[in-house]
Amino acid sequence: MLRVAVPNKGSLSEAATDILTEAGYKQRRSTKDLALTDTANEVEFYYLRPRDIAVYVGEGTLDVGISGRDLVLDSHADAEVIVELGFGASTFRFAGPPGIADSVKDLSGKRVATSYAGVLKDHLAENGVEASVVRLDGAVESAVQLGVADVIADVVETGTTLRQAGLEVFGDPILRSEAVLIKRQGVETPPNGLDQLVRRLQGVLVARNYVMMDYDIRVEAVDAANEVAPGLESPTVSPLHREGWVAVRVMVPRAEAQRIMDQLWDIGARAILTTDIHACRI
Ligand SMILES: Nc1ncnc2c1ncn2[C@@H]1O[C@H](COP(=O)(O)OP(=O)(O)OP(=O)(O)O)[C@@H](O)[C@H]1O
Ligand SMILES: O=P(O)(O)OC[C@H]1O[C@H](OP(=O)(O)OP(=O)(O)O)[C@H](O)[C@@H]1O
Ligand SMILES: [Mg+2]
Repeated sequence: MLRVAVPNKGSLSEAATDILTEAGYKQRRSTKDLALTDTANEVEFYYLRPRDIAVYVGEGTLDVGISGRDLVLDSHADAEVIVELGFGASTFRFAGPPGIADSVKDLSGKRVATSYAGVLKDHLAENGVEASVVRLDGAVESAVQLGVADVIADVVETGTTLRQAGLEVFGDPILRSEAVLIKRQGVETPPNGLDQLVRRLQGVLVARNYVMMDYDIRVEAVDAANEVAPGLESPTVSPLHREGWVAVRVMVPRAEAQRIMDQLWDIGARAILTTDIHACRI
């Protein structure tokens, strides 16, 4: 059976369970459940802290897992990304009292508090900066006010927590993160069921990110329309009863659907419809 690690708590937990449910896998009923076997799909799910998931997968105890790119890098685990899952996006940034620093280069000799000591130490080393790293479990924003650090390096999503602590970001983002499916580095033969899991997750991502667009257009305008909406591979063009007209069916990115409908209209397309995709295999 394929053994899959899923975040049990925190920012990634609900969205990870949602994407697996959408992909047709059984998920736990209670947040207290530690494991669940989906016998129909021959998958065992283990609910673990996402920071630990990188370690379990890196050591080969579990086949694959969902974690954050930042947590995987922080753990220095032997794990590699197979699928970017498009949720749990965040940036990892420096912040401090206004004016304290403009970039990482200004941090020599300073104390930097973080929950991501691995990522921070790597970044300081890459920039040749010697600073002391204060490792905290959470509520890192309070470290400056409470006097244990001069600046912090932490996950920023909306920036609300930083503002409340009177801190401002400075320097370039250290890292951009999102939820990822990981496997152990260098495993040649994929475990049974992994191909299916990956295809299903990719199917959910396409269904989330694309819509199906149908429209009618005069034959001579099809090439121009295909430039506007080329689809993933090639649009389907079917004859219409009305002489000189065809029906076109094509997938377009959900975020661009309205702009594409306007452009298709301008080149003569009519009866333009978009519909959601529920599931797919590309
Ligand atoms: N607002 C956010 N706060 C924290 N982590 C976030 C946020 N948005 C996305 N993430 C991502 O979620 C992962 C951290 O999840 P994790 O469960 O370890 O911490 P958490 O959500 O802060 O939960 P807790 O504080 O209860 O431990 C990282 O990959 C991080 O980039
Ligand atoms: O930019 P924002 O939208 O404010 O989100 C970022 C904050 O959220 C997380 O904290 P969390 O609530 O997980 O508490 P913690 O610091 O104890 O982990 C993270 O560590 C930041 O502090
Ligand atoms: Mg947290």
